[in-house]
Amino acid sequence: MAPKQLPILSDYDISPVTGFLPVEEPLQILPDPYFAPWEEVFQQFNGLLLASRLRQRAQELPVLDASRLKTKAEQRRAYLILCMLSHAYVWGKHEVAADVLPASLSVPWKKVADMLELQPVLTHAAVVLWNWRLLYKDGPRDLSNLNTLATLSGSSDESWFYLVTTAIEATGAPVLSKILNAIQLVRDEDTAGLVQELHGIRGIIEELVAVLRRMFERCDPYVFYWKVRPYLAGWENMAEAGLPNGVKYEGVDNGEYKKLAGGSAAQSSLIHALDIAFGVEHHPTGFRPNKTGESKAGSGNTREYVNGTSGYTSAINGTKQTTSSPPSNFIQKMRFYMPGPHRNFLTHLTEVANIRAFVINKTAETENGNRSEDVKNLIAVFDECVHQIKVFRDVHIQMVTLYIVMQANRGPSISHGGFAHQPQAQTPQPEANGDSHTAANGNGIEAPGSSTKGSSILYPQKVIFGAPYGLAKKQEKGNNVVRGTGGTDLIPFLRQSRDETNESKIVPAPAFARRKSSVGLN
Ligand code: HEM
Repeated sequence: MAPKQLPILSDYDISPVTGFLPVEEPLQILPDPYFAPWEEVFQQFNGLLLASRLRQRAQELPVLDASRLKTKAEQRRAYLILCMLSHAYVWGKHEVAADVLPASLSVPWKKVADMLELQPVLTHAAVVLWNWRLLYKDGPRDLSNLNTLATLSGSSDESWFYLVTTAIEATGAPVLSKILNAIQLVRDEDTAGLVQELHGIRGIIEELVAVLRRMFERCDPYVFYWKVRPYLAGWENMAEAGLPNGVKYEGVDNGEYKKLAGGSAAQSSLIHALDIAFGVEHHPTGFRPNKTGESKAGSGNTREYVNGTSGYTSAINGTKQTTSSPPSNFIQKMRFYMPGPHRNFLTHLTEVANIRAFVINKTAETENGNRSEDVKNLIAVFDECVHQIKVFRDVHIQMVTLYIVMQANRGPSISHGGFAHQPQAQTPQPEANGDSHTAANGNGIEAPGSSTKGSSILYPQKVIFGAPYGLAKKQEKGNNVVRGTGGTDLIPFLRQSRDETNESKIVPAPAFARRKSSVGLN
């Protein structure tokens, strides 16, 4: 049977030059005057939010018909506006979280999200892919020439946070064609050509790491944690922040409550594409393929667990559990929050990815000492590519430690941290959630203003919740659970993701890792 055709980037709304970013700059205003009411509120929504007047103003908006948005560019602009207005509406400024979104926001938001095959919640696509402009039209798409269209906090730190990520998308764009070339070279059995292509890919991933490190330059961790991140939150697992049922979208799906995760660069299709290309597999936190079920060299992407009925073990709450099938993983779940065409591209890429399997086969064939220089070079450069993805994740863990964990431990410099406490009557119980895991090192993260370990460190509004002015909600004694988005335990989740990357090397020798790694974590 002929192998499946390789994906054509343009079929999936992807450019060989700009990658997942649109080729044209995102619109700065909707051209149809019909949408002027949205643009007017959007123009001053930071001020309205600060004055606690955004909710009233949003309720007064007419319910506009999103089907009048003609082009993709218009739909993306509308989606950005509605994401920002809706998240500002729900989380408020020193206001109790609102669990009902008025029809003026919810109806068009759902409609435009459907048009883009996205969810009606703030996503990486909204704030990173479609939220930038060039300072000089003929200049590069890098940090010397980018600005944002909007921020939730009105701060330059938030702009920088988005722009570093936009610049990563731009820097990584050429890698997509190179991955497809590499897959074709495998099909052609052209080892020397593949080695060359992989060298190019390695160089691009190194550049991604360099851009990622620039986050520290102009995004202040305090501002990020206390002023920006709370607004990026969605309404899944948000009981402790006052949204036990999620958010009710008035006039949508019979007004049912929806629980949706918030924005995260874990929704970046670029990083998913790299994982797929190099056969990096992720498992739910605490779940690892067990020894007897070690991967077989199949496609290099779909590992089989030979011990089918007892293939996965986990250590949830310290108790070993065995399941027969891989439970869904947070990273995989994030595809639900990508634009449809990008998500479909990743599915297609998974079906054709063959690089890792090829390298594994070449390694096995030449195990008896007859390894050619080409094969030696192939193994080395493949592992260098994977190593750079691992270094990316090392730096990212460092970043999360500074921007989230350390800020949560220090607490806000004003006791309420910008959040109102929920009225006692609304006090919900933490959601029973099979996803929550015990912190691997046993260290619950100290909640700000509290002597009680265990509150969520991801979203300050959860930490502040339930007690007036800075006293964190008490948790059960001895409960060391630290939950993040999707119920995952933050640092163990990220470390596992990094370790799974390292394990995808053909020769995951620690000596190699130590020699190459430039960040000393763990
Ligand atoms: C201040 C900077 C950043 C912080 C505080 C941060 C925080 C986080 C957090 C808390 C998670 C866990 C999942 C979630 O709750 O969303 C996560 C996951 C992730 N983030 Fe970031 N992030 C930052 C910057 C970036 C950037 C610039 C990228 C580049 C694309 C990125 C890519 C990812 C990816 C791919 C994941 C999924 C986990 C993995 O693949 O290892 N992050 N990030």
